[in-house]
Amino acid sequence: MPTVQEIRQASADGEPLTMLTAYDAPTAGIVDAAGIDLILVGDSMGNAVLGYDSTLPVTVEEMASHTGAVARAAEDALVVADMPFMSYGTTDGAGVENAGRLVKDAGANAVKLESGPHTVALTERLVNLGIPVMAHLGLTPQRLNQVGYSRQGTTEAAAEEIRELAERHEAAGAFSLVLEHVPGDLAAEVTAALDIPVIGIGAGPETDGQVLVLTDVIGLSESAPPFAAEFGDARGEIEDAVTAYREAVEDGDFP
Ligand SMILES: Nc1nc(=O)c2c([nH]1)NC[C@@H]1CN(c3ccc(C(=O)N[C@@H](CCC(=O)O)C(=O)O)cc3)CN21
Ligand SMILES: CC(C)C(=O)C(=O)O
Ligand SMILES: [Mg+2]
Repeated sequence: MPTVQEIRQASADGEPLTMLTAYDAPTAGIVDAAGIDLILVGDSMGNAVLGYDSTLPVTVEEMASHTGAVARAAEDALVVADMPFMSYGTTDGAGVENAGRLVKDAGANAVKLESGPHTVALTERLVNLGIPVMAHLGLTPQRLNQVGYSRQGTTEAAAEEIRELAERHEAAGAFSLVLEHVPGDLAAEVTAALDIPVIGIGAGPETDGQVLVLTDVIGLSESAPPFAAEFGDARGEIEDAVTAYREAVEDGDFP
């Protein structure tokens, strides 16, 4: 398992960082063995595998359960767990306690918070306690009811707010920053301005790394964002296997 310092060093050496989500042991094992640098137990689990409409209903208990499965399967990748909606930012005590559950009980190596002015102090507090923090700016899907899933940072004022919050979270000790669904030129500017690695999703090619949701990448998601890409057809593979099984049983060919 690399430390966050080793992740920072790999990025400083010019290696593009790769991050994918995983939510269970078998897929985490595949992602880990394939050489992905960081595994994110994303709260996208809510819509990607738990059948919710959004990430908002996901609980700390659900995150801890699935983070445990991923952490038990990952040997080489750094495991980052998303803090779910309303598990931080309410009071610093709640944020610290819930981050502690994901690291101490579930085995995550780091946590990710959807960042804002309210997470600067919490980021510093967690880092001081020994919990590495990944910041997340641009589209922050836990603010669905305020901004939908639209591209962020498209006005100069909004871009400036993202630049400033990125700097403040780096200063607070975040080891990395996810920048989601923002214009590529803004992502390039933020990447150039920060020392910590910036990992983009729907943020163009000029960040230090890329992240996507696993079910989007393998072709299993029922719907995916416009910036996602399919590198396989898992849905088709599963349909073929399940249909072949059903036919084999019905036809008397299996067992
Ligand atoms: N499977 C999956 N992949 C993801 O990348 C992902 C999740 N789930 N769940 C959490 C968030 C939600 N994400 C999304 C979801 C939809 C759009 C999207 O369709 N955007 C359109 C419409 C914007 C609007 O609602 O106005 C766009 O054109 O930007 C973007 C990001 C990214 N994250
Ligand atoms: C899309 C990534 C960055 C995320 O936060 C998630 O999967 O929950
Ligand atoms: Mg998330």
